[in-house]
Parts: sequence; C-alpha cells; structure tokens
Amino acid sequence: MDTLTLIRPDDWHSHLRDGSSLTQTSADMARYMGRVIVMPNLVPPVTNARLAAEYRQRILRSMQDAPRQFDPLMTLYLTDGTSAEDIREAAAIDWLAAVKLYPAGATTNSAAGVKSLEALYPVLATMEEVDLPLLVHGEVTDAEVDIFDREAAFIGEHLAPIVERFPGLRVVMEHITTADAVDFVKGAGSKVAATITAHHLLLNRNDMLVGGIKPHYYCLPILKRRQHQEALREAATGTDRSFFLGTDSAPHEQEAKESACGCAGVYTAHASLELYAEVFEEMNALERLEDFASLRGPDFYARPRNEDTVTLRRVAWEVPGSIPLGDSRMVPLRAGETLRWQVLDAGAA
Ligand SMILES: NC(=O)N[C@@H](CC(=O)O)C(=O)O
Ligand SMILES: [Zn+2]
Ligand SMILES: [Zn+2]
Repeated sequence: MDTLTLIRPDDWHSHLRDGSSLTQTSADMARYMGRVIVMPNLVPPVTNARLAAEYRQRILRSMQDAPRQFDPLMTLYLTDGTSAEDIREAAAIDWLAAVKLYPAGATTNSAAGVKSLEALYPVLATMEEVDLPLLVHGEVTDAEVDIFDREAAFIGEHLAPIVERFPGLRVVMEHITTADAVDFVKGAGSKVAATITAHHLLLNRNDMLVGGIKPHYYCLPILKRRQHQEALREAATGTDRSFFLGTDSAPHEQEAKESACGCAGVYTAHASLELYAEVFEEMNALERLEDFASLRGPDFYARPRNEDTVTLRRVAWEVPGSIPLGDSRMVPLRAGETLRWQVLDAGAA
C-alpha cells in the first residue's frame, strides 16, 4: 500500500503554548488536523471561559490564513478554586471541550494544579451533570512513589474512585504509558477513554537511556519498559474504540531540554500522522489508522466526524535538525532522520 486516504484526523491533546511560539505550533497543527484540543497549562493557567476565549483568539490570529478546517477546542485548567459556576459557563460554549486535571507538581506548568482531588468532588459532580469531560494527567506526585510507578498508582488511588463515584462523567486518561492504564480503560465502560501519543508508541525507556541519555525523548509520564510500549501498540491498533489519537505534542526550546535539568515534553506536531502511520504499518494495522486518528475521538466526545479527507503517501523525507519556536529553536522528534510517510494532500483551503 503506497497511499492511504482517511477522514481528516483530529488531535485530542496538544500544547500550542502562546505568543510568538504560536506561529510554528498552530501552523504545524493546522496543516492537516481538524479539531485540536488545546491544553491550558500556560503561565498563568487558563482557568475560566474568558481566558479561554482570549487564548483561542490569539491562536486563530497567529495564522494569517487559517485553513477552514482548523478548529481549536479549548480546555479549562482545574484548580482548587474552580467553581460550579465556572463549569456551567464553560459547558454552554461549543468550542470549550473539557476540563483538565493536573495534580499539583506533576508536569510542566502544573504548579497551579489540584492539591486535593477529593475536595473538588462537588465540581466533578457539576461536570457530570452538565456532561463536560474531565481530562487527566494521571500521575501521583508523592515523593516516595517511584517515577515509573506513578501512573499505576494514580489509577488505584484517584482514578478508580472518581470513575466509581461519577459513573456518568466522561473521563479521558491522557497520554497513557502503561499496560495498567490499558487494562483499566478497557474495563471501565463507555464513559472512560484514553489518548495515546506517537512517541509512547514508538519508544520505550531503553531508547531514552541506553547508550547515552536522550533529553528529547524525556516527557511525562516518562517512557516505560518495552512490555508497556507493546501493550500501548496493541491497544492503539486493536478493536477497542476507547483508545484514540492525542499527540501531547509539547514544544520546549532546545536549550531548556539539553540541560543539566532538562524539562519534559516531546514535539511531534511537525509529523504526527506520519509518525503514527509508521507504528500502524509495523503492526500490520494501517487499515485501522483512520478509526484511531479520525473516528473514535469525535465519537467519544459526541462531536460530528470530519467529512473531508487527507492522504498519506509513501514518500521518504528528512525531518529538519531543528525548527523555529518563537525567537528560539526546538528539536522535533526524529530530527535529522528519515520518515517513511508524508501527508501530501491535506485538502486544506
Ligand atoms: N508531556 C510533557 O512531558 N509535557 C507537557 C505537559 C504534559 O502533558 O504533561 C508540557 O506542557 O510540556
Ligand atoms: Zn500531561
Ligand atoms: Zn500534555
């Protein structure tokens, strides 16, 4: 198979950042994605509908000729101060898609995150009532818990109790990295889903650590052992419709990652569908890429599927060694390496 045409995909988890970074990040996303769920972890965070509306305008303005299909869907950052009123206001806005939970200190720009989840149960009850999905960065932050165990611990300590207490709440476990998460989502019923990134499908912790430490593979949740990577590959390419595309593309300046204390995040927006296509091809599952990338996400979010298409072609191309990020540069995944697939016809106007 040398060409693959699929319904236009959407990215259900992405970091576009702000200011001059938007020139690159929005353009990469808009190249062929339809809807893009934009994470709210700016400094300061996007905590209410007004801030989300202003951020959305900055994203749309960052592109001189935004393709017709590009539709940023915004999220609110859940904090200890989020009110039921914030939730009701958000739920009334079509482009406001969900509320994002970051446990305080779990990841990049999460200092404003939630300290006690249980104290926010009344807010979750309102979200359940108005059917506004909860997106979670699923890692505990206790210093005693090993970094490789933090996702599994979060499921048992926090996620399972939430799902049990709020059975009508739609929950997306974002960027899952373990077989534990795959098993939990499979057993949790139709209101619980998960996004899977291209880098967690392509890499495991050996890729990051053997033969020298690779800062551009460092992200959170951290890459796990090979068995977990294989469970993710089976889930993404399998028939369970709870698993769908979310790149977690997370740009950082080159110097911030190539550092004695490098920050977490992998940039994949320059080639997201192409990277997923490599995995699906390796798994002999290219025919299921459309379901994963373009159908399961809108079905879960109860939004219409896109109607137009994009076409991947087997045309080798080299990823640049670095690309602009505002006034600086960043190193995207597979920098300087050759990719097998390319989106040549994105049908964008
Ligand atoms: N994934 C990451 O490693 N980093 C993300 C935050 C996140 O999604 O956890 C970022 O904003 O840089
Ligand atoms: Zn996260
Ligand atoms: Zn993220």
